[in-house]
Amino acid sequence: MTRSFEGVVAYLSTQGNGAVHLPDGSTVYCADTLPAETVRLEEDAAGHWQLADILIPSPQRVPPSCTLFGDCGGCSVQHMQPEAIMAWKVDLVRHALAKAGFTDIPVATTFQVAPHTRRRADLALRRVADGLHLGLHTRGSKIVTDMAACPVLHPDIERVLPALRQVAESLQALRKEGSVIINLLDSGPDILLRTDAALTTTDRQKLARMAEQAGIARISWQSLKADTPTETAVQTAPVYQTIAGQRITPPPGAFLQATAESEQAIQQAVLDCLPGKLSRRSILVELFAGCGTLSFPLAKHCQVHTYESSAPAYAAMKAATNNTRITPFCRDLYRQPVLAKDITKVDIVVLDPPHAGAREQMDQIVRGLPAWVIYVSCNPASLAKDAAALASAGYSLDRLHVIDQFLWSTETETVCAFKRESSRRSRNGLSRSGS
Ligand SMILES: C[S@@+](CC[C@H](N)C(=O)[O-])C[C@H]1O[C@@H](n2cnc3c(N)ncnc32)[C@H](O)[C@@H]1O
Repeated sequence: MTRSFEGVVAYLSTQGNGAVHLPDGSTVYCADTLPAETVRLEEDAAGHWQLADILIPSPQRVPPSCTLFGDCGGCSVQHMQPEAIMAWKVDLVRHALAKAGFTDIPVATTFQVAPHTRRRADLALRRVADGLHLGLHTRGSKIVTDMAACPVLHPDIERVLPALRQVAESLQALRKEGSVIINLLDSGPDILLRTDAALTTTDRQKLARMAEQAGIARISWQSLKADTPTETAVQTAPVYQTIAGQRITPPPGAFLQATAESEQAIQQAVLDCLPGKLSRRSILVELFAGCGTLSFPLAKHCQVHTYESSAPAYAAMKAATNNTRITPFCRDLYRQPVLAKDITKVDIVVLDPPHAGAREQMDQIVRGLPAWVIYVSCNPASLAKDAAALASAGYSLDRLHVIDQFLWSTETETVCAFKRESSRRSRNGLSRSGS
């Protein structure tokens, strides 16, 4: 006979799954449930407990906006009210910071993006028996969930999908699989196509026709094999993006913050974290700078020395730094972190590392002891580790902003200002005005 168990969801895990404690002390994590819901679990033939029914739903439960919710791996919490999602993400950040040793921190601001605003889509392409699948991977699987529409994506990206699907299906370069990044820039959608075989002349002609008809300024191509250069397959018009008044040409597939609105919220949060009394000659070191999303706004307040490992991103920023106070460097900070002896010379370090965090660089930061460390994080788990190093070095947490820029996902963006008052005095005596 099948065993069943009725219980209450205790909390939502970092992966967005509801935790149900069993009488034997073990915990079952159930997707698509919410805290405080009463659920019924059943044990399957393999002895695994599965969600069978939601007996008492949470008042925070809402109907998902997308028919693919549950299959598509892009969204985890579309069944939860947006306000509740924001509160959950703030809790995840607080929990991560508490693990690092920082407690009772008020949140200065929160920001949550709206549906239909995502301006960067990274989609998989897979040939299947009856055609082509274009979309995100199915939850917990390598299968691609085919999608024609997505309530997360900006309509200008959605509009490109039918033409993209049609042309991708006909490409000889797409034998079995590929991927496509669509970046919505000020100049319109910018496409980077990756395939498992090289483009033929006919493929290039088809892409050129599509670019012309769909009003796409540039389509670039790259082999799916790791570390191969990108090539321009077709360019019909200039490609550009404006950051704090500077026009840059991002490289194909460039990193972009998820939406224009969240980019602005992150920029504002970083500026809010700056101490007062900055002079235009003050030097700030910015690590993991990308194409300059933070560098150009920061350079309105002080001199900025930027470090970034991607040569194309570095080149895109460098080409736009005339008449700014930015000095860019191209450097792999995991292999060659900026050393403590150089960090000692500046008062402020801003860093925005990838998902894995910045362990090698943190070792140097906590030896260089700048007065301020402004940390932009997309992953509370790596933030917890890097912030623990700052706590051990005597930093306090001065400011915290939480940004939910990946709607309905488990991702959370955080901007934190850490400050250290003792041992090394700030040469400029920098403090936040009023603090
Ligand atoms: C989260 S993005 C932030 C970019 C930029 N701050 C922005 O807002 O657009 C992280 C950046 O770190 C860069 N990066 C990744 N690994 C790196 C490394 N080992 N050394 C230096 N930069 C790296 C990536 O190329 C990317 O531009």
